[in-house]
Parts: sequence; structure tokens; C-alpha cells
Amino acid sequence: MTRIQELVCVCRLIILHGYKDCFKFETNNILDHELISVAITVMGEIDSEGEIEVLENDIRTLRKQLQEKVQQLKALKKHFQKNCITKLNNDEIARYSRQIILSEIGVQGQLKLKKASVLVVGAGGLGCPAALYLAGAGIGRIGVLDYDEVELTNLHRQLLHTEATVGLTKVVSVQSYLEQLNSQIEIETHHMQLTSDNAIGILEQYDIIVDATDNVATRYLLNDACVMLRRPLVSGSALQLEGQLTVYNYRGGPCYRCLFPTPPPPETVTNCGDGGVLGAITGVIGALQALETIKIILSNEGVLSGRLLLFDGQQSAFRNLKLRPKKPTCAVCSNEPTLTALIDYEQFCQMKATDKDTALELLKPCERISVREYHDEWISTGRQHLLIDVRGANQFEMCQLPGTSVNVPIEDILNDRRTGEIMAQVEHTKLPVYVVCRRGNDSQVAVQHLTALFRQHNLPAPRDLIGGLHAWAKTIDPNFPIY
Ligand SMILES: Nc1ncnc2c1ncn2[C@@H]1O[C@H](COP(=O)(O)OP(=O)(O)OP(=O)(O)O)[C@@H](O)[C@H]1O
Ligand SMILES: [Zn+2]
Repeated sequence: MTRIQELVCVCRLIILHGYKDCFKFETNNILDHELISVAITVMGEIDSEGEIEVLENDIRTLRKQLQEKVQQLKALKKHFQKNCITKLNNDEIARYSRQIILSEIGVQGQLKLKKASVLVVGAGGLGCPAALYLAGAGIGRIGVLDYDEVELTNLHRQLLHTEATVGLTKVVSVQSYLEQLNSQIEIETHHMQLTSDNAIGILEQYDIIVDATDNVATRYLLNDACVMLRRPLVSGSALQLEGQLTVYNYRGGPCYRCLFPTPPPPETVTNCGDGGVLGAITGVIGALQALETIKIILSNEGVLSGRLLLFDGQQSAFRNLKLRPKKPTCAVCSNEPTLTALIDYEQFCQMKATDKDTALELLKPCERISVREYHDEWISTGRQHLLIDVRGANQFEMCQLPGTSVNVPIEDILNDRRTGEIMAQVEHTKLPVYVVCRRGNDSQVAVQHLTALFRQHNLPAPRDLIGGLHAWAKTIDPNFPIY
């Protein structure tokens, strides 16, 4: 019998007869003390492994039970919030006292806020201040929806995100801030892109929707879904030093489609990344979105429906424009709508429903050059050419491609303010022309415009740098600043 066989035999004996009884078999001369002690150690390890497995199973079961309880609690809270709220607790009385004493609110108004649910779509420049004031005011359930993660470029205006939350999802960043601000309310997160497939299912869980997004496709999507679900839509926008605000689909007022039946051409749309925005402007508009939402919940007078509020931050001036009334032939909100289900909004608008990687394709491949090709053929060889950077002067000052480039902002090209100067230079030097911008969209628009002019003078067409400075930073120079 080998030593291993002996060991197995002892283990069996320990299992069958127990440790003490093993010694009875010692007379058989099969066993010795050393063997027994090894067997006991092995058995001990087997025992510990068994214990670990049992504990792991216990923990799995407990976790499952905990999850079930959390779900039960959530459902119960929702039910309670909707149906059983009849008074405020002491903490709530103290917390909201400064607004409860307003004649427009009172205890009944505060209870209405507590029973209400609001979905803030977009946790950026507008969504942050809107969600902040809604949470502060005691809206019982706030949903925050955003697909994005926090970036450094967000922090100057998206005031619920911090250096510590850069890289986290925006919804988690907002949730953790708001939960610290007000533990009496419920914050729900939806980390996803709002699309035609998920919009109805999510929006129907809330009473009022706040549009704090930044793109046309999502605006149409939110509008149509809100009309179909009969939800008011508190819509805001902010760019550079200006902001706008209105409430759609509220008590017979117009919807977004009534006013804008067709989307604008993609090349006319500017976002904060290209046009810039001051944080305080988004702060003003986001705070006003919270105000309109609160007025709707309270059924107060003066809701901004059928009117558009324009804010000029440069002049510190507010203007109120009367909007056209609801359109009797509106495709979605009229009595006989032609649009009764959500559509493909990216296709409808010819624009992405995100402002990330929105890449226009206005030019033929032969009118474009990759950054790699441009680098290898023109920059590293030092060959003479003319590079026109069509970004604004401030952006040009922030960073430039190596070599000499001339800065002619896109507006100056499209308005032919400086095209004469470019033409003269090219006619004189006969240099090939390349055009660059931040992400490769404006440069295409500029190339389209310049090509027509160049043709008239029999000059070779200019070419666009595909993907602009972003592509350069990604492919050629990782140390090039991205903004
Ligand atoms: N369809 C959508 N689904 C989910 N979130 C969306 C959708 N469209 C836009 N958003 C979100 O709306 C927010 C708009 O805010 P804002 O424009 O201030 O932020 P940003 O896109 O991070 O800014 P920047 O343009 O400077 O990069 C963004 O966080 C964006 O992710
Ligand atoms: Zn309409």
C-alpha cells in the first residue's frame, strides 16, 4: 500500500469512526501517528473549505434577500408618496419653512411638491442647477437621465459635478450630491441615452419632464413623447451669453413641433463645445426651469406656456416673446395627429442625438485628407502649404497645429469678409490649401464655400483635415490639448 493510499484510508476512517477510534486500527500496523496527524490536517482543511462554501452561500442568499427588501421598500415608498402623504414631518417643516411661509406655497403646496415626480433629462449645464433647486424645494421623486460621464470641461458650469467625480457617470455624480443635500427625497438614476425605444417607458414614470439636453434630435423625441403621454415639458437652452426658456404642451399651449415643424439644417446648429457658454448663463436658465416646474406642480399662475423667455446675459436683459398658439395641423399634438408613435429622430433631424462625435459628411473623400497623411506629407517634410484654421480667435489662441497657420474664423469665410485676402494669397503663392477646425465639421463647411470661389479662379480646391484637432490629438500628438 502506498503512502497516499494509506492517507486516503485514514481519512476514510476518521470520517467513518472519528479521530479517537482510528487508534483502534493502529494494531493493523497500517497506520502510524505521523500519518494520522497528516490526515487530521487534511481533514481540517477540507472542513474549512466546506465552511467557506457554506458562508459564501449564506452571503449570496442574504444579498438576494436584501435586494428584494430594497425593491419592496422602494415600491412601498412610491405608493406611500403618491397616496398617503397627508402631513409633513418635523424635519420637513424646518427644512422647507422659508418657502412654506410663502402665500403661493403653504403646507398644502409643500405636500404637492412632496407627492410630485420630475424627470430631468440631461445632467449638464442646465440639468445640474434645475435638479439642485428641485431637490432643495423637496420634490418627492427626482429622476436624472444622462448617458455621459463627467469631464474636466464640464466643471465650470455643471455645478453638481466636482473634481472628485470626473470620470464617474453624471447621473451618479448628481445623485451623490443631491442625496447629501436632501435625504428626505428619492433620487432615481437612468444611466442611458434616451431613445425612441426607451423614452415612453421612462417618461411615463414621472409627472413633469425637464429638457436639459443639448441637441435637436432629443428635443423632438422629448416633445413627441411628452405629447403622447400628456406630460408638460419644461424646455431650456443656453449658449454663449444667451439663454431661452419655455414650457411646451401645457394646458392647451403649443408643443415644440407646433413652432418648429421641421428641424434646422445640421450645419446651422452650434453646441456649447463649439460656440462656448458661460456657466452663470446655464445657471440662470436651469434655475428658471426648476421654477417653472414648481409652478406647474403647484398649479400656480404665470407658467411660461405660449411664451418664450429670452435672456441676454451681456445686457442683463430678459424679454418675453408671445409664441404662436398651438397649430391646428401639428403632426403630433393636433386633434388628428399624423404622428402617433415615436420615430427615428436622428434620421428626421439628420443629426445625432448626442453631441459626441457628431461627424458631418459634407465632402467627397477626395476633398479631404486624414491627419496622418497631412502630418506625414506636409508637417514632417516641411513642404510649403497654407493651413487655414477656421476656429474663433480665442480658440486659435488656446492651441494651434505645428507650422504656420492663418486664422480666418468660419463666419468670416461664409460672409466673404476675408475670402478675397485668401484668394489673393493663393493666386500669388500657388500653395495648396488645407482647412482645419476643432472636430472637422466647420472645416468642411468652409471647404465647400471656398471650393466654389477657387473654381471661379481656376485654383485647385482646398481640402479639409478629417476630424480636426481632436483627430490630431488622438492620432498624432497625445499631448495636444483637447477641449
Ligand atoms: N438623448 C440623450 N440621452 C441622454 N442624455 C442626453 C441626451 N442628449 C443629451 N444628453 C445629455 O444632456 C447633457 C447636456 O448638457 P451640456 O450640453 O451642458 O453637457 P455636455 O454635453 O457635457 O457639454 P459639452 O458640449 O461642453 O461637452 C449632457 O450631459 C448630455 O450627455
Ligand atoms: Zn404641436
